[in-house]
Amino acid sequence: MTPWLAPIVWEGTYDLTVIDNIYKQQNITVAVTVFALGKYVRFLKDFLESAEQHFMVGYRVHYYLFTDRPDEVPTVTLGEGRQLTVIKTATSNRWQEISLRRMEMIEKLIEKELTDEADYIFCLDVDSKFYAHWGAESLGDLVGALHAWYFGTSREQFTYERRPESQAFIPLQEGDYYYGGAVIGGRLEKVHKLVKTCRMQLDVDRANHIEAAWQEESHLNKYFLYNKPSKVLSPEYLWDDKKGKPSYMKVVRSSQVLKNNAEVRPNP
Ligand SMILES: CC(=O)N[C@H]1[C@@H](OP(=O)(O)OP(=O)(O)OC[C@H]2O[C@@H](n3ccc(=O)[nH]c3=O)[C@H](O)[C@@H]2O)O[C@H](CO)[C@H](O)[C@@H]1O
Ligand SMILES: [Mn+2]
Repeated sequence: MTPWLAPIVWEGTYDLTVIDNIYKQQNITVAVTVFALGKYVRFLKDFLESAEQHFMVGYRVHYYLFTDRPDEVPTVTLGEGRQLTVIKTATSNRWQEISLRRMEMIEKLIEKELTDEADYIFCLDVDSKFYAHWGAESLGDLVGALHAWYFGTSREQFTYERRPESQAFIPLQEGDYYYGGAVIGGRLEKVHKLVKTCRMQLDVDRANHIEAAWQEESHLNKYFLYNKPSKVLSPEYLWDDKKGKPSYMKVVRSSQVLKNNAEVRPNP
């Protein structure tokens, strides 16, 4: 549990049969946003194939894939009740810009297309792969995931934005956890409020010619400080293979794939 009594989801802390009984009755649809701009299209095949094996299996899932290279989207056979919509999107010559622009794109997608289409949404990084069950135990009103690298480190070490000039500023003595930007989830309206707020804060920073240390991830951490997630996913959901496998990790559900940043990103 967090100090505000939100569950932290680890293997062994939940009964999947009970949880599935709750959500199956509600006949829910889960939207997934994933961005593959420029060379990041190469991550799509593994992302989609592994998601089909492990992510929300047995539920209706609708992937919304933003890309500037629709011709390079691999054909992946989707399970029953699962579909994929490709949204052609302009790219940018800065990876930081690509990453942070996701907030406004998700904001617009929710407003324009999702209102009557989905109940829950997960916004995920494409350079990740699923290795084990990720199911309805991850659902909640507002869901964040603990970043593999900052799990268990002290708050002063968190890479929050530390300049007061930025809207993402968090002082040294504040902060609960360091959340990863690669996993944002929850009920549609809660995530809409999150992405809209972060987008507005990003706009203010832009007008002030300041970019937070970790772009939208910094703004996400600021948002979660004042709008606590109702459920927190353990690093099982946001692992990094570079970290090996410590004993507290009984299962790796999703992990960041190794990538050569210099080779895949449009800029250093
Ligand atoms: C594990 C984790 O929490 N990762 C976060 C971290 O670095 P990462 O190193 O994970 O960032 P990244 O390079 O994966 O970029 C984030 C995402 O933007 C998309 N993309 C990026 C570049 C590009 O050329 N094409 C493209 O499609 C793609 O969906 C990618 O997954 O910090 C970023 C912001 O600085 C984001 O918050 C990431 O979610
Ligand atoms: Mn990533």
